[in-house]
Amino acid sequence: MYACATEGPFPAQCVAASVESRWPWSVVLGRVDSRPRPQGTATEPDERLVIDTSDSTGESRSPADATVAELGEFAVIDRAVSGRDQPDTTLLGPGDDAAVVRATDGRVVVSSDMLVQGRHFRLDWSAPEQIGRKAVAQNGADIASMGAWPTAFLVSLGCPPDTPVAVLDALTDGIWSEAEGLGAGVVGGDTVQSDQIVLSITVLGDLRGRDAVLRSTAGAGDQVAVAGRLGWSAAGLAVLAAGLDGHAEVVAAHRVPEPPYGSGPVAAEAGATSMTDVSDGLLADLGHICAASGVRMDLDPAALEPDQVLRAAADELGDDADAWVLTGGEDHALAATFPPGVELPDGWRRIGVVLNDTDVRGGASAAVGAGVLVGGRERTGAAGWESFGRNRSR
Ligand SMILES: Nc1ncnc2c1ncn2[C@@H]1O[C@H](COP(=O)(O)OP(=O)(O)OP(=O)(O)O)[C@@H](O)[C@H]1O
Ligand SMILES: Cc1ncc(C[n+]2csc(CCOP(=O)(O)O)c2C)c(N)n1
Ligand SMILES: [Mg+2]
Repeated sequence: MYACATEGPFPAQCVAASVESRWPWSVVLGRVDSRPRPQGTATEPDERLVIDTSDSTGESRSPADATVAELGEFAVIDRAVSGRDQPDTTLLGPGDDAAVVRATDGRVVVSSDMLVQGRHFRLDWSAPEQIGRKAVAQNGADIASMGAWPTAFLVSLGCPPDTPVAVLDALTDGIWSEAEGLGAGVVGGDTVQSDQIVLSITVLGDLRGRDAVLRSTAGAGDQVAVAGRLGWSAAGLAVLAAGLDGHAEVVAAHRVPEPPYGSGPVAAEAGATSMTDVSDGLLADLGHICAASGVRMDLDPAALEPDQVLRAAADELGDDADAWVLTGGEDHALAATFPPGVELPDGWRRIGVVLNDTDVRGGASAAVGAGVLVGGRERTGAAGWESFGRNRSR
């Protein structure tokens, strides 16, 4: 299905063979009618969309072989939303000016995160389907880290006009399949032209009657624990950046993180006192908890030993597996604090303790990662990823 072009904006595995060449044929949009359907649940692909994709020889081509500009905004949107299932919480899905989503407990958890081509993904490193999954996963992890379940996603997409429709189809498939795996709907979004692919996702979540678990409520003496993988995404990124073959597990982890979504609500139920997801790096993200809660933590190096998979990649690259565990972002593991003496729920492992300090200076002005000690010591160097480069580790 995918051809390996080496140049142009859609290289390698991302370009459908049929869109590799220029267009010898014309795509003529006949009648495009994307009126909203009375709906909320499944819709069928729009049969009213008539596309004449025959070339001069009369040979017929699929719309998937066109570019976004050739198909047009509304046909592109129609391809992204038609024929998809919605969960019961979606009362009105895509098609109107806004969606309507059921919020049973009277509150909605809401968050958003974006992926920018070149900055967060490369089309020669990840297939569009993987990028779609990753965008949904990182948003779903933010909801899990509040102790909630994702219910609905809104997908705002910017892309260049020459983006192959096949790329958007695959991106859409990734988005919908990750959302579906969470029992959540894709209920709307926006599609605009931009110089590169930008994917901004907003997620809604349901606390199911529980209080949200905040960053600001860790207490002295609490246990520090994590659920999920640490350092795998950073290792995968390093493997891709070095152009190394092999190490498929970490490369896969970089392309599509697997946040332990269910561990968020489970932690909330077990009485977690604070929680966050690890997007920028363990030290950086625990540092946000320290700053918000006005506490310091001490992590146990023995509990943060890189596993064999990381060691193998680090050995071959001459890289630092400890740094991947401590400062590597994008695994979207969950990190939380639990009261002393509470038995950690399944999936959680203890990695340290909140110190019994008093008078700890926190707040937004604290340096990233400040307050997080490893083996009793402040670690030097970057604590994780920062969007505008300060303290950036890679
Ligand atoms: N431009 C903005 N306007 C309003 N609030 C913002 C803006 N950017 C970020 N925030 C808010 O600031 C807080 C921290 O944002 P940040 O993006 O660091 O967290 P995150 O999404 O959990 O991490 P990451 O983006 O690394 O996954 C969040 O509450 C977020 O909603
Ligand atoms: C091509 C490419 N280069 C570098 C990275 C690494 N990276 C980008 S953003 C981020 C953390 C979260 O950032 P944000 O706060 O912007 O969400 C990390 C670790 C990548 N994924 N792809
Ligand atoms: Mg964010």
